[in-house]
Amino acid sequence: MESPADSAASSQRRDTVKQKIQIFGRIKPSKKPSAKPGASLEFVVPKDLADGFVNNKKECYRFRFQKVFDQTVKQEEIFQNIAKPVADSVLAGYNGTIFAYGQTGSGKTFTITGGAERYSDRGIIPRTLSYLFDCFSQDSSMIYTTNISYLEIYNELGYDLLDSRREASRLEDLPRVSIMEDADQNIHLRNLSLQQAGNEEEALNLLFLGDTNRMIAETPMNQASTRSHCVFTMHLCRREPGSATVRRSKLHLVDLAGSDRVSKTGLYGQQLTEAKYINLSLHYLEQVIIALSEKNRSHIPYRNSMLTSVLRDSLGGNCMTTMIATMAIDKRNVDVSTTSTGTRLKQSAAGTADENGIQDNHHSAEQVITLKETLSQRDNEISILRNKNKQKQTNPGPQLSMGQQEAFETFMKDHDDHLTIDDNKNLLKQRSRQLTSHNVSTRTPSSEPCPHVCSTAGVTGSPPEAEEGEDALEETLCRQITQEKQSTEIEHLQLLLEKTKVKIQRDFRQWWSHWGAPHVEVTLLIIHKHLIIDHFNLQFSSFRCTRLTPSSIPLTGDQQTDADIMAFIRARQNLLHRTGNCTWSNH
Ligand SMILES: Nc1ncnc2c1ncn2[C@@H]1O[C@H](COP(=O)(O)OP(=O)(O)OP(=O)(O)O)[C@@H](O)[C@H]1O
Repeated sequence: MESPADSAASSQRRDTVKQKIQIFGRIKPSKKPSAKPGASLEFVVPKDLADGFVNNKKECYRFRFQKVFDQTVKQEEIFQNIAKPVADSVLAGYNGTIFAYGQTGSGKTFTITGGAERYSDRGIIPRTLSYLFDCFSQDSSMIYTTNISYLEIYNELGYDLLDSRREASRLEDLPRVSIMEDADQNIHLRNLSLQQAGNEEEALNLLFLGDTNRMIAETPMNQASTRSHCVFTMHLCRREPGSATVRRSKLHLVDLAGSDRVSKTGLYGQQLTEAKYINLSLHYLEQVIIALSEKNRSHIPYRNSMLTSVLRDSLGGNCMTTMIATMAIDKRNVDVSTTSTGTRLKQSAAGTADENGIQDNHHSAEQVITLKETLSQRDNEISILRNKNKQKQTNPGPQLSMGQQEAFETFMKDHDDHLTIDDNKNLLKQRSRQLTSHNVSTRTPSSEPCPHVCSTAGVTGSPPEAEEGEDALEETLCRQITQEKQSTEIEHLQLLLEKTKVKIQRDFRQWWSHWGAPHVEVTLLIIHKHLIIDHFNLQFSSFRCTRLTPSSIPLTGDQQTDADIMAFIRARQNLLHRTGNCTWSNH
């Protein structure tokens, strides 16, 4: 007999299978007046005189979308309209994919991951995680397990962004992911780690770990890692208590590389190679979606690119596939190709599909897996991990020369007081306390601040006396929540500093080869999102770094205003940290 959960799932399933590919447009805010929201978008691209006297270029382009979100749209609205329906279908047991497609700088990362300035700028990934974990906690009839993987594809090579066992300072340091196909044509991604997330916080930590790796392991030519596709995947398993049957579904959230046209960008060398790989893989993605929409099409060209191979079981068919075409509308940036790709996909999905949506790709339906199969999969995973370990032992990673290693170790040892993680942790704890008191005291309704809240030791202070009543209890709860959030922040910062250390090592080596000379005084700034988070004056009197002049560290100094510090913490709370940069400079 069908349980209520199953009947809800199957009714959702009936709705889901009728789904066609959804194509939405999103316009990035600009100084120009906002376009009106609707289902179509019209571009007028004036003929450029520089193109010559005879110019037959089209001037007016009109494109149709499911819906176009104008410049004023909020992230929450994007989540509700675009991501929530896909998340619901994943809960019902279907695979789903959301990808952001658009020119460099048009807002793909902002849409998928979010912006770093405000908490409300959280993008689709953090909001979807929050929504799904809420749903799990409300459904006591099922046991849910969530695993997360985060893959970066650069020039057709895959890299695992969630490997925390080694410190990556270059893309090549990350484990290389390769595709394997079994006899049943199922795709397996070798070396891509699946990390279990027991709750929203753990899942966000994984997102943060991946984003940090993404930023630190820069692509050879780019600072901002914008030239690769990033696929964040949630693998859901659900099972009734006591049952051996596990139901699996996946949600891919994909931040595609910028769709800039090679001819327009005037690139050469490595950048040209990157651009060609990007354009080719986007072209293959489009081809797969169009092929899926054609009735009686026997061959779908998944194998042409790594991206389509990875998304193979989550595109079209019973899967819910949604594309967001992001657009920056100013003359310089008008990207007719983004909109025309969107329209082409929409037409092919809508025009030729039958009422069941585009052709079933035979991988999309809910997968039911027995415990036995799960165990054999685990065996495979274990043997892959064993191989990985073996490889790791035989490949200890890049080495410093003996002199450089010695200099670096002395430097780290001498300055441990300032550079150790624990120290920074204490530093941050101290700041957190101050901030907590600042935060909570500014929102205390009564003019008399609560002694527990405003005390600098308040974060870990004792509970309020009974007579302080409900207000005090509420304040204590607020404080506890803030404290929990801040401990997460501290862990994030620890991770960031760990990564930064590796970067320091690399930069130190480079710097030393250029500037290493007797009696040099240098300043080391550790900069994170344009904020100086650490700051040292170092003096070298020989090859070794023999003297350190500790300087004021802005976070503990009183030069910074509360607003600065708040901005600093808020930037972290967003969980979208970009890498810490180290700057070495001569005095
Ligand atoms: N809707 C928006 N509202 C506010 N700021 C935005 C919006 N979209 C993008 N931005 C800002 O524009 C800048 C570029 O956006 P983003 O990095 O998301 O572009 P992108 O398309 O991912 O670029 P790339 O291809 O280089 O990765 C960022 O500073 C981002 O915060």
